[in-house]
Amino acid sequence: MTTDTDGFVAALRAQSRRYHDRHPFHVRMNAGRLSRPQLRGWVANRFYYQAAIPRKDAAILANCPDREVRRRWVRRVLDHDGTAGEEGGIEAWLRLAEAVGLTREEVCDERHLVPGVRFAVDAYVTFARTRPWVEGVASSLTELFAPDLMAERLAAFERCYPWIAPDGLAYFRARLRQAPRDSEHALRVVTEHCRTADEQQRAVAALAFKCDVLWSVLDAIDHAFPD
Ligand SMILES: O=C(O)c1cc(C(=O)O)c2c(n1)C(=O)C(=O)c1cc(C(=O)O)[nH]c1-2
Repeated sequence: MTTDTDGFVAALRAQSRRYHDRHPFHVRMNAGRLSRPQLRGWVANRFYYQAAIPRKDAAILANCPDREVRRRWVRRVLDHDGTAGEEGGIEAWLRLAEAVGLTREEVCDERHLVPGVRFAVDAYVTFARTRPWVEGVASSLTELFAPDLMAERLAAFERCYPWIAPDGLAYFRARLRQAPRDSEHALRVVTEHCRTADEQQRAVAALAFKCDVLWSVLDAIDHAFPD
């Protein structure tokens, strides 16, 4: 039994060492060294992740018996799927796709999707479906690390890839606001529900698993779109 919340939070934050901001593909992206076909390949493949996120969050909702958590968590589904008058993240990602020169059709029909990305993303959805709901929440905590990467990416895109229309970057601007808000809530839920050493270890393992998902996505993209 442990109530060492500070140590637990530190162990979660330490997983930032495995975050995909350090992946060579992201390093080259933010240094302005990706070609147009490589950026298009990344956008088309990441669409599969974006489209899976609300299904992943709906799986967590379905497994969660806590009404308060569900009330807050359902917002994530709507942030991506949109509502009347609010386009949502999936639509914003499709606009990014158009801004880099892809058609909606070629993104939605998955013709550019590489097998490794499909496997990694499907593994994330399956994790949320099959593991205890708190582990699903813990696996979303990569978003603790996302805002720095997102801010760096926005600056890099504006500086290094001026051929991408600024309107196409609206997705990242929205995430700068949503990710800190969402991860703060997820961290509160995880620290409230994971009290024993075993529960805390499983939450850290869930976050490590998610870092591996994101890393595998980039490995597969990197391999499929070489220099
Ligand atoms: O581009 C990125 O680097 C990045 C990373 C992550 C992440 O860290 O999981 C997410 C996103 N983007 C993102 O756009 C997003 O909507 C999102 C949802 C989640 C999640 O696990 O619930 N992660 C992320």
